Amino acid sequence: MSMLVDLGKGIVDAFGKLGTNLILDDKTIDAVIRDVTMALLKADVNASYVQKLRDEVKSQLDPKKIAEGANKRDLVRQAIIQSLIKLVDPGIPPFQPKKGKTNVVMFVGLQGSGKTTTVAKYARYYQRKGFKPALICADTFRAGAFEQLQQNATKIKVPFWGKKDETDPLVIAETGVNFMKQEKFDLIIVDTSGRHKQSADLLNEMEQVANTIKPDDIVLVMDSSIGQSAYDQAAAFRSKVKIGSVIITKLDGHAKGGGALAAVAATNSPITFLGDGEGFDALRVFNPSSFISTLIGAGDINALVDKIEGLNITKKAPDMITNLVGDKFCMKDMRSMFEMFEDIGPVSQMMEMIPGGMGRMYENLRQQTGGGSDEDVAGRMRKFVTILDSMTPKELAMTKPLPPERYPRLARGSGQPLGMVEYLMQSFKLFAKMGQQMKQIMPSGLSAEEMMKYNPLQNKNKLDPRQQAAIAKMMPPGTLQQMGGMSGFENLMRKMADVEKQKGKGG
Ligand SMILES: Nc1nc2c(ncn2[C@@H]2O[C@H](COP(=O)(O)OP(=O)(O)OP(=O)(O)O)[C@@H](O)[C@H]2O)c(=O)[nH]1
Repeated sequence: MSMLVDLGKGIVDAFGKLGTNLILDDKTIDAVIRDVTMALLKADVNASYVQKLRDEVKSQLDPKKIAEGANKRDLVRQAIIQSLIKLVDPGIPPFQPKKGKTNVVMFVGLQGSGKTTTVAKYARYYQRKGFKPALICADTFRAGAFEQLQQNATKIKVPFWGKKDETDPLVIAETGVNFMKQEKFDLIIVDTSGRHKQSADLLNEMEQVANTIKPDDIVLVMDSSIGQSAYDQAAAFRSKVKIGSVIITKLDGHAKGGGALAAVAATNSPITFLGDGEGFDALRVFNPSSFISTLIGAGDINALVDKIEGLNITKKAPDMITNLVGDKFCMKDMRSMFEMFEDIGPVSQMMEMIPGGMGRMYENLRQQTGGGSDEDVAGRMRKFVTILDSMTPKELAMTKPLPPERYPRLARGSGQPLGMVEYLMQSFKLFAKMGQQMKQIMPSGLSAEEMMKYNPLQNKNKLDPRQQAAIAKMMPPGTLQQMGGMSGFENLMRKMADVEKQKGKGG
């Protein structure tokens, strides 16, 4: 879903504006809604639709409706996410072919939308589910359409009907459907002509075919790259026949894609599948809420990768990472680490960027180092830095916690309670331990720069057992389980690797 990454990122950036202040004022909320709106418009989502979304979010955030003490920040996020889901979900259950019954499904769409390819994908999908599909080529307009469908049908081993010399699509559709019914095929799929533009001819022909074969479902196939005009095109099809489902194709391309999503609004029919490749298996079941969460998740990962790159850690603290992994982590490195945390920004914002279980891992880490609100965590880090600043150069170079007899002096020198000094030493041990586990995950001999960029799943698909063991040790108890086990963790790493690869390509 490469093309929608920008949209996801735009939304995540907008969420970032929600900030962490205790008070969330209307001006901030307006700015966030405006940014989400801009991101949608940039992705070619129809303007009237964006306006609707905006009104809806605002009405959900009506102060009269908000319970006292509710977390407004969460409410804003939730309201926006719910409205995005609504954008792609008309709330109508899609047609599902039923086994043991004859199901006739007619495919319509513009020429080049990917209709013929999608017909084959669809047949294969249901063939795998135990249906007996058959294909009918009622496209009498495009030269070569017959051969193309025939080739596809042969490849996926699905019976095929068509007549090369017959010019009347009504005749083909009718005889074809009747023949396949007699032969007891339970999923009869009819491919109809696509035309260059929305022509009255095409639409009339389509209407006649539909009236003749009376399909159980009419599927509109739309190319994701058609942008703003998607809405009008879908509406034109809808004005002639009852579109029951929409399939959006070529989501693997570089188009903005948001326009095609608005087809839902124009036809008031659910999107059932997404096509994301030329192969016959490149068809994915569409689910509105998981689509939106993936969209935002992809944006999150992108933002996270950006953020880490922007930190410039290897320039600011060239030895910190190499020392951490190389048994040489010292007090001074710990100070650099706190500075890095400060650059990263509030803990909760960082957590929101890390999808799913990874956010929980960060939360656990926060609990381990004392927990509390963003302000608590930031305040504690500032105190740690004050203590570190009262150390002598010799102490700063130490790679072990300082001996307890020095604690009172550090407490006095920094104006912090003794407990805080003890706490700092505990945290130091935790960091040093983490470094040892990181060492198990990475190959040896990497430069700091390479370590920062290192993703164990950049060039392979699975972690090796040693890496798995190290990650299991590094995670607080229970966390890995929450992330969906090792495979959940691998999944996240793979997504990050994808984002990095794409960035490498410059797009
Ligand atoms: N990358 C990518 N290409 C696709 C996808 N779906 C279809 N295509 C390609 O798009 C091109 C056009 O697809 P067709 O299936 O021939 O288009 P059509 O809409 O049936 O065209 P007509 O029969 O003229 O109406 C072909 O090269 C397909 O391989 C997809 O999801 N991703």
